[in-house]
Amino acid sequence: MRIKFRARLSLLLLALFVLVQLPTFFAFYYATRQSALTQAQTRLASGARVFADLLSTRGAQLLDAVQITTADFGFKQAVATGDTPTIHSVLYNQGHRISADLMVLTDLDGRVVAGLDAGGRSMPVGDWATLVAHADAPAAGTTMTLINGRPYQLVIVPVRAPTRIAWVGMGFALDDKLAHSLKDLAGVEVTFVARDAGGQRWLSSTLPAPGDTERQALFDAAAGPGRAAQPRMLALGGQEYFTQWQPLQGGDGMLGALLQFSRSQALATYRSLEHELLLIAGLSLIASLAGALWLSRNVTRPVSQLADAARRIGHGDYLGTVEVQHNDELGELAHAFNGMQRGIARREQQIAHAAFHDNLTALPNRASLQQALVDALVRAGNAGHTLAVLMLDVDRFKEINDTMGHAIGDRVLVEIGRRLRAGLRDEDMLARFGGDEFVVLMEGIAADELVQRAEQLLATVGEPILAEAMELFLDVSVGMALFPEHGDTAEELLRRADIAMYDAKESRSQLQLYRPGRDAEHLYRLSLVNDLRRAVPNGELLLYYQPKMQLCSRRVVNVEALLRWRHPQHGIIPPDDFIALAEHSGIIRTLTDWVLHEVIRQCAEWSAAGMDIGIALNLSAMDLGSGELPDLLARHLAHYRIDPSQLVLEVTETAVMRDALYSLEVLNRLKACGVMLAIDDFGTGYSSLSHLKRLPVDELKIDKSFVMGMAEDEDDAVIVRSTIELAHNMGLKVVAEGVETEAAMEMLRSFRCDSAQGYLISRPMAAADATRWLAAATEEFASRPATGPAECGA
Ligand SMILES: Nc1nc2c(ncn2[C@@H]2O[C@@H]3COP(=O)(O)O[C@H]4[C@@H](O)[C@H](n5cnc6c(=O)[nH]c(N)nc65)O[C@@H]4COP(=O)(O)O[C@H]3[C@H]2O)c(=O)[nH]1
Repeated sequence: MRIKFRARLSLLLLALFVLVQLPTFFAFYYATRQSALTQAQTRLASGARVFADLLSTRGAQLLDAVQITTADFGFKQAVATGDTPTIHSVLYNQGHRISADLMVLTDLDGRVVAGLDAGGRSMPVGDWATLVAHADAPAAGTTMTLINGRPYQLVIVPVRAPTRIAWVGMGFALDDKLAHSLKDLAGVEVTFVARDAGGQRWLSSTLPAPGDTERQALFDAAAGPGRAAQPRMLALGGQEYFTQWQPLQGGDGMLGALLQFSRSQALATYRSLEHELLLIAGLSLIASLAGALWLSRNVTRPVSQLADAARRIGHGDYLGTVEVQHNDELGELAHAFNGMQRGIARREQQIAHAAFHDNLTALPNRASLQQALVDALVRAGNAGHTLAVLMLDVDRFKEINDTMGHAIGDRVLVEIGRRLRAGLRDEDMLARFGGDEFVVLMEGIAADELVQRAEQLLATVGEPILAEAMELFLDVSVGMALFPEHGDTAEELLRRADIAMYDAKESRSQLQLYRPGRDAEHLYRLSLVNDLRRAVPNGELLLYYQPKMQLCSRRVVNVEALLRWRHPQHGIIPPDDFIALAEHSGIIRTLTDWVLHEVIRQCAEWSAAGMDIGIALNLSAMDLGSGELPDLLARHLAHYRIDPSQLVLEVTETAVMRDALYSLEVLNRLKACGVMLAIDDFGTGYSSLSHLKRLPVDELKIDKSFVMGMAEDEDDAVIVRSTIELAHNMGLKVVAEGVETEAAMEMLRSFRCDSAQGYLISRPMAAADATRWLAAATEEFASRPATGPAECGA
């Protein structure tokens, strides 16, 4: 491809050069040729003039000689007396003086008396009557005529004594000799051509011995059409001649001269010029070819270098540089190319680093770890040593993020990463797997040493972390899987370490080695998510109701609605097993809509049955992130026409804190519908009572973890008591959940808690059971001696 481009460029340059040079060359060539030919024609024309002058001179010579002869007294007497020897002598002497070829004496009627040739010998000259008659004409002078079929230039003058007694004529033959002398003077070929009245032809020429073909061509040229016109080209014996016809006589016969100038002779002077021109053109062509090659090489070499460099960069080699010594655009391009190469190398390094490292902690990331695990498995397989994968997840990290903000969350993650790294051996690998998950790879470690090291890591991370002047105590759950016992692929080991980590969280053991057979449980959870999507349309959800007792009056005027899922295969599933899944998969909004509608419908049903029962329902953090909930609530309330204050919406403090501002806005809009708001699971999150001051809540539910242990644990009792007091001070009602014993109930009463909820009063019941239970409880309450409003109001 590269060669092709260079060849194309060379050819193009060459073609351009030839295109420019060729017309110049041809114009010059044509002009010189034309000039040569014009010169040839000029020569021909001047030759014709010289030819005419020469004939005229010779005519004058003849006239002079004839006049001398006719004036000679002796001659006249000899003519008058018929003295033939004297006549012959005088004619010969005068003719010989001017080298005449013919001397003739005739009587007055043109009968020949004496006819001599150049040697003075008598010769037959035919009948001169016509010639003499013409000579008698007033303008008579030189005449051209054929005598015995041969052309002559003649002068005929009368002999007077004193009257005419005879005619004397002298002539020059138009022969080879004359032709050659004319050629010498005029510089053109001369051919005399003649044909008498009888059709006999004669030809005399300076051309080198013309053959029959050439002779015929010459006769044709003399006799052919347009012979008197401009010179024309005649091919003779492989040569070309400019040919011009010069007529010498009109009349019946034909006599004239063909004047010719050889074309090759005309061009001969230019031949060397032509050769020089061709030489120059040839040299220019070679020079331009060399120039084109040099130029195209000069242009394509840097381009080729750049193409090579591009290929090299394409293969990931960024080491070389493009060396183009040009101070022009190509040099600039090479410079830019080198810059681009450095930029690509730098960015590739950054991308490679970013692709395999976590931005926040700068630890290797998931991709990096997976690759390292694959490599480590090969090493472990070959060396026959063990390999441990530890999956670490920070417990309730989401709450830190939600309540304290992402900046603090990030700092906590960085600190955890730093501590973990510090607690590991150099050869161990630590990666951030995503979110609050970290993974550790340990090669060649025994199971007991592994546990010991994992516990050390837990202890390191468990040290308090200072954030915003608060000490955060973090727990980490660790799941561990070993090669080869728990798997021999990276994917399997990671999945099993993850399963173990979930088990650790659930069992709150913090540390858990993978237990064979746990995969099924994991898969079960995943399949639940799929099934959950169909739970609402399939009518698989139902609500259980758990009574809340007003402690002062011992009456049950409220229940809490608790969701249950009747799974077609697995039976009743408690909310703890699917609410988190619903939240993670985004199905929770559908569930909440269903619960809200069902609770309001149930409330309206009880109300219609004369049972004035308030119902509490649970909202998730994600519900507070939706601005549609207040509108939905308002629509249902309007539709079922229940008293909004009969409805209590329970939200956890963690849910409120996730996006405090937006949650507050949604809570205010919910509150504006007239419903009651309660904070659920109070005491388990990071917020404090002071945070609650800003919320439009009416009630606070103390988490059952404090209430259940209250009778035995002094600390829990203190927490419950102080929470109740502080909540009352803030004008909030307090509900304690998880009341399982009379002792607890008594304590709560003594703490002046407002309401209690727990198994002691009743377990959550299906709607029908709850209706019956509530009816019975109302009856029982009616039969008891009334407790005064003062007791409840105090
Ligand atoms: N050990 C013990 N437990 C008691 C006692 N009294 C009540 N409980 C249990 O404590 C939970 C109280 O509900 P929660 O704190 O709102 O905690 C609820 C609530 O956070 C969530 N949940 C239940 N229904 C819904 C719902 O419709 N929507 C949402 N978002 N969450 C729900 O599921 C959690 C668990 O609900 P449940 O399994 O029904 O468990 C209920 C109830 O059965 C007792 O004396 N001892």
